[in-house]
Amino acid sequence: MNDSLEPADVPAIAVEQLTCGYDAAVILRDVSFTVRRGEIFFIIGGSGCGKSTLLRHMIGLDQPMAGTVRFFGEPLEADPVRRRAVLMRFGVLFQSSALWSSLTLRQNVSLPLEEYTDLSRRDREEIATLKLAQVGLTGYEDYYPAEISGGMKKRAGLARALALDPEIVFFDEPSAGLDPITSRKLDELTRQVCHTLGTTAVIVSHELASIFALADRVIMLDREEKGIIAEGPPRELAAHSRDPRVIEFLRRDVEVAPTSKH
Ligand SMILES: Nc1ncnc2c1ncn2[C@@H]1O[C@H](COP(=O)(O)OP(=O)(O)OP(=O)(O)O)[C@@H](O)[C@H]1O
Repeated sequence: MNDSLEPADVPAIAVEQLTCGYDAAVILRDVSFTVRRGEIFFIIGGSGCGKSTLLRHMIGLDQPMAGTVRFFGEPLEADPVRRRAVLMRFGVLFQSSALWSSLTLRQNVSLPLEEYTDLSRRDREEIATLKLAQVGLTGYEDYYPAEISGGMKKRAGLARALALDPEIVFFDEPSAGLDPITSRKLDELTRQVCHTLGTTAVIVSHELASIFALADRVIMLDREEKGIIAEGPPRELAAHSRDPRVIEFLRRDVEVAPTSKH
């Protein structure tokens, strides 16, 4: 209802002085950053630095110890009706794809439509079929997750994340468990879908190939620092950062050519 009133420069996501963790253990302290509309934004960093923790707090699965997460200017912890309206604007793809094994792909993709819309069953199934086509799974609508490959499961998970035409999609380690070729295909599909639909994407990953292929900008987290140690386009960081932790991470096993070399 308010969509048309949102100024274009309100970021898709604003994380403001977020402190989060588990019980008394602080994992991230006083973290702030914004994600612009339409960008592909990566949260990167070594194992255990808090990438998944940050993602879980961003999507409201866990409550922060302090700070606020805003979507299009609207804080997530608003009243239930407003919260639902905000949640409808994003889709999530978890590491495991989280498909229901007892449901066909079409039924899996229909689920968010059943939960969040009043569409008839026929319309839901039609949309699900379209979403599956968008990720190259035409012909597999009536298959069960156990009958398809890991890469296809990820694509089905992507179709489900896109079911409600979300403005933001969140991915937690999308290429986990995939071979490099399948992983590259998933990257290409993600980029194509996000750019075509103008979707903002927030992706947790430590896969260098995906980071360099997809990310407009990244934030890099550090376990000891309990926060962000670098922010920017990954090639720029790889080429110009003076922080040994950033250099070590981003130049791990690839030679990164600077984007502009004279
Ligand atoms: N549910 C939990 N309860 C307590 N501690 C947790 C929980 N989940 C994660 N942690 C701790 O929080 C820290 C950050 O974990 P997190 O999974 O967010 O890191 P990550 O950067 O996503 O790591 P990885 O790349 O290995 O998946 C770790 O020390 C982890 O042990």
